[in-house]
Amino acid sequence: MTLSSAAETAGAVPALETRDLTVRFGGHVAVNGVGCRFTRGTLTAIVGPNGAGKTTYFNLISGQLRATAGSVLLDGHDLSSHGAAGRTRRGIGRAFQLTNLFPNLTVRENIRLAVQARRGRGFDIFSMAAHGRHLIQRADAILEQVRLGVRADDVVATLPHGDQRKLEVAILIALEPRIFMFDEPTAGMSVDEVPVILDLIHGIKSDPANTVLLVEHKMDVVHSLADRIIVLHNGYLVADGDPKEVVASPIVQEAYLGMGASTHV
Ligand SMILES: Nc1ncnc2c1ncn2[C@@H]1O[C@H](COP(=O)(O)OP(=O)(O)OP(=O)(O)O)[C@@H](O)[C@H]1O
Repeated sequence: MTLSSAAETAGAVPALETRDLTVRFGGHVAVNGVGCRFTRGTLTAIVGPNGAGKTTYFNLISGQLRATAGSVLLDGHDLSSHGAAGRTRRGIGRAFQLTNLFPNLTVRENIRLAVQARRGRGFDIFSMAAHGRHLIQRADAILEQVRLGVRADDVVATLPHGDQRKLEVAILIALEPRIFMFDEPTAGMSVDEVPVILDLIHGIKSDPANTVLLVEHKMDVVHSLADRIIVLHNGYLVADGDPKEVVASPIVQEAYLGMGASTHV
């Protein structure tokens, strides 16, 4: 039994669900009727050959793209009427590849802004000083968590690529989402930087309140983190279940081998 079907059997409302999710670009259906339930406390890896629809599926969930048909539900609530900003406020957090960083500010300033964006609303003038201290402490704790303390005062534009990727994770943590979405989080990182990111994602998924979705080509990364794999191919969800079983399944071998990408598996 897959993790998702176990949750269904128990009748639990999944943290996140897509129902018949579909998007067309002209005559091309990039994501085609994808139904999937994501359970709290689990990490699901989304894999598939190039052009399978993985990033498009992410864009539909996070609201960067509007679906042609189908829906996305967060804790059972339909998000169709909410765009990307509204979904972020409701707890869908996505690590963007360098696009949500302020390059001319320091690492610490970037994290403080994210903490402020999440926690800074609604405080009154009398509690401002204490609240401000609290925000700074929270930002400093995240700095240490992502091991960027030594870079705190560096301007983001001057950071090596790997540290910028860590900062993206820091900003995601600061936004305190319930759904964490990572799209190839170790892309472009050197071999010695990868374990830090994997540790961070592992820490995030260890919190039973969190639900993690990971798009990843590197199967060693997938195997080290995933509780479950779903496979997209030509926009369809073609396999779903335990990582070892899914990778060994004929349909997955065919999907990859058919695209000449056997080395991924
Ligand atoms: N905005 C768009 N307009 C037209 N076609 C698009 C658009 N976005 C994606 N596509 C097409 O949809 C299909 C799925 O693309 P997508 O980027 O989601 O694949 P992917 O699985 O993430 O691939 P990769 O692993 O290479 O990143 C591709 O054929 C792509 O060309």
